[in-house]
Amino acid sequence: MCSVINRVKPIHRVAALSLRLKANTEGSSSAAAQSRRLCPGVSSTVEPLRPNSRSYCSGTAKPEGLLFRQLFEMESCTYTYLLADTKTREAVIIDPVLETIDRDLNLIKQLGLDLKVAVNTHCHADHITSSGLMKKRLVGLKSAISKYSGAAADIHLSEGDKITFGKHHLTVRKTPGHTDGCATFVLGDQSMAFTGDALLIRGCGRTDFQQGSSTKLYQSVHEKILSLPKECLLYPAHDYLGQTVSTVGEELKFNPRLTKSLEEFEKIMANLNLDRPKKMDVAVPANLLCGVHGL
Ligand SMILES: N[C@@H](CCC(=O)N[C@@H](CSS)C(=O)NCC(=O)O)C(=O)O
Ligand SMILES: [Fe+2]
Repeated sequence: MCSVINRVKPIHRVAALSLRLKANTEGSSSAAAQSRRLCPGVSSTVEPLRPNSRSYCSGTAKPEGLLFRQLFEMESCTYTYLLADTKTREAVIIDPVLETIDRDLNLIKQLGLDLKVAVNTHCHADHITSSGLMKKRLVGLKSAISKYSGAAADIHLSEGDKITFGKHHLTVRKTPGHTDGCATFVLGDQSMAFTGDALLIRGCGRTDFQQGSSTKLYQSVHEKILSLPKECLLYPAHDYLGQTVSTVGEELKFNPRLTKSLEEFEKIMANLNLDRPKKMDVAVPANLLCGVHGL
């Protein structure tokens, strides 16, 4: 978990990451196992990966007056993010998961936060959002999702919309490609971005269902995410290897998919051969209804 450092300039965590990758390969006997772990971006035939370690982001800075928590749901390897204004206590939650609703609501209560918006980066295929149920349990809470997602919510977001909490805000950037309704949320000072499944650490979201398009994804990621300042911290919706945060600079150098040409990227994406998410048939219809029948 990130410690409180009231500085705006983020510190790169390349050194910590390379140490973690080294540690991950130790004790792994086969070359295949090593390459699986070192090259998540091009993994395709891999068994579901469970993190056997977590990287640690205590060196990451954040704007003054911002409370930030990165929370993890182990079954779907989903990150939920809680952001709040330390003074007004107004808060936003990004991609909350049904299974961890009690943990999240308990934390919100313990921290004395006033949760205003539960926002999803897209209509998830692998887990059910808790945003609909959260609304039933927190009076006044609003749900939000991109207007291109086709999903029900109180607020349908468009390019450039701002989600405000106290003195902070997140700006909405459309990043279609994994799904048509994918959005990335960029903190006002561009020091952090929440990329959903558009950009994963050293990878990206798959493009083989839910209106997926590798051509669109390549364009979205380059134009809307990798064009942010190099030190901008990137927080994805999932990680299957225990990685917690990246930066634009790191992904521009090391992303094994998105550093390629568009043609090569399209080929990689067409050949991932990933299994369908196990919960997809339940999760998509539920998420189209904000996770519950009726808001
Ligand atoms: N095994 C998991 C699903 C894993 C998966 O498909 N992840 C998605 C993001 S959730 S829609 C993805 O885009 N992965 C890209 C990749 O390269 O892994 C399950 O059964 O739920
Ligand atoms: Fe997804």
